[in-house]
Amino acid sequence: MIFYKPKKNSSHFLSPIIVALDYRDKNKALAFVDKINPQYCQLKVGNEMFTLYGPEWIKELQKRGFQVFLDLKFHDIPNTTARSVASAAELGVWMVNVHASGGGHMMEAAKKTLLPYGKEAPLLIAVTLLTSMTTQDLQPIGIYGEQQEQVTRLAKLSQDSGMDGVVCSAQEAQILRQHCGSSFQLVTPGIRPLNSVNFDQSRTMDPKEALKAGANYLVIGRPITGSEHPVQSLKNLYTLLMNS
Ligand SMILES: O=c1ccn([C@@H]2O[C@H](COP(=O)(O)O)[C@@H](O)[C@H]2O)c(=O)[nH]1
Repeated sequence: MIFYKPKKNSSHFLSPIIVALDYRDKNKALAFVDKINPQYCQLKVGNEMFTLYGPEWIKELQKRGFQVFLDLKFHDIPNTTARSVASAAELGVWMVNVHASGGGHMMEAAKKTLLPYGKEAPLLIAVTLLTSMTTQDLQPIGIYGEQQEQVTRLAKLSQDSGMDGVVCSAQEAQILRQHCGSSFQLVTPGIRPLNSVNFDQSRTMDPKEALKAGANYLVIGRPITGSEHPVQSLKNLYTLLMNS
């Protein structure tokens, strides 16, 4: 299996797995985190846990040696977004994101605010089209065209605006590799191993197929955290990917 090499903080190998830590109960999250090793995955903190537990939660995970993806999907005027991204950088997170639909000026401002952090800056990633959405969801929000066109358009805008990569579905990884090259980071939620439930995800892909298609990182939540044996599910997935 060819892994697209992580771009930043990558003097050592990083697992391609990012576990979405979407727990309401911090102790339940810790019960999982304390049984795994940063070798297996990075951890993603989203709106739910950050709203409940704030920056202290990030520190608790970092203290345990994990790289943290702060998935707050900033989407605001350029000044506010830039200041939010700088606040994320102050937390020492590994990856942070904004919505590409906030536009070029917003993304450029976010990029600029990270310049003083140099090599310590988090990877700055833009969300193209949420993996829960399909072409049918686009027309009601005034976008006429196919999902893949929209994702490609926003990915190119993100790259031109200085983003390190995008959040997209693994279904778009192959086409984005053609448009954006090999060093652009593709972070792909909607990962569904065989026989797992889609829940609210629409644009899904199997983990091995996702890496083959060109994804750098596989974001996976409920198929691991909601499984009967989350730690074993993570280890099985890691082993599967490493031995492919
Ligand atoms: O387009 C997007 C952007 C972010 N997400 C987040 O990824 C995880 C996926 O969790 P699953 O349980 O594996 O569905 C979740 O935290 C989302 O907020 C996404 O799914 N799609």
